[in-house]
Amino acid sequence: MKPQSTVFVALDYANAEQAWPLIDQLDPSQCGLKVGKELFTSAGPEFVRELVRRDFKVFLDLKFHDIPNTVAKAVTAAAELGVWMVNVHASGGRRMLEAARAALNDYQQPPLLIAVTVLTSMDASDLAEVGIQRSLTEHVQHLAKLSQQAGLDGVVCSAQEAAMIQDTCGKDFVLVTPGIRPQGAEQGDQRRVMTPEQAAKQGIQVLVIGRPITQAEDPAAALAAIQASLTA
Ligand SMILES: O=c1ccn([C@@H]2O[C@H](COP(=O)(O)O)[C@@H](O)[C@H]2O)c(=O)[nH]1
Repeated sequence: MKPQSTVFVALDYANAEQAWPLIDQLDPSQCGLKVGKELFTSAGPEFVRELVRRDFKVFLDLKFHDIPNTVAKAVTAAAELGVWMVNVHASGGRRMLEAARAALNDYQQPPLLIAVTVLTSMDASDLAEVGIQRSLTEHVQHLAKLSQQAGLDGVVCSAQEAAMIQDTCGKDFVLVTPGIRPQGAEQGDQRRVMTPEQAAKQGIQVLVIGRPITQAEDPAAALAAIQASLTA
């Protein structure tokens, strides 16, 4: 049985040469690929185009956060690359979110437009330190609602907040959850984590998993084991 959740492998490698050996072992019908700031800065748009040419669903995780005009132009550039999903920071505000949405209006098949709520590396004390007074859960909920009102397709959040956002925004609102850690895996800098099995049971559409796969001795086998655990 194919799980409802799709695993996106976070290709957090220093350069394309380091990323290809894993990519060459992956089947685009079984997983997506996430290209973030490190690899995009090093390998550039041509690397992303090549992944798209190879039929991978690509999540361009550049988390745009800037003035509305600049973000609108950046998501347009992402759409031109043919990526499946692109993201912005919800804390850029309503006008920025609406500008990003409007920029994709003319595309027949626009990428999914997703907003980051609160980074999964942050906990309540981190949020308080940057001056947010409400609780972390309330802040995630507030930013998810704002993103939905602005017409976005979904949000990045922790799997710990999935049920709350599904109640608030409905089950069609796409949830993208990093901070996924198989039982016993190192948490690293992540603070709000959940296992892949628990996350998949909640009907989360996209599970983003990086180091538990990319730093495994056999990354393709680590991915296969995670995939198998989702249908078990
Ligand atoms: O809130 C967020 C938003 C994005 N990320 C990204 O996801 C991966 C997670 O990698 P792991 O190695 O599995 O921790 C990484 O590329 C982050 O930039 C996130 O973790 N949290």
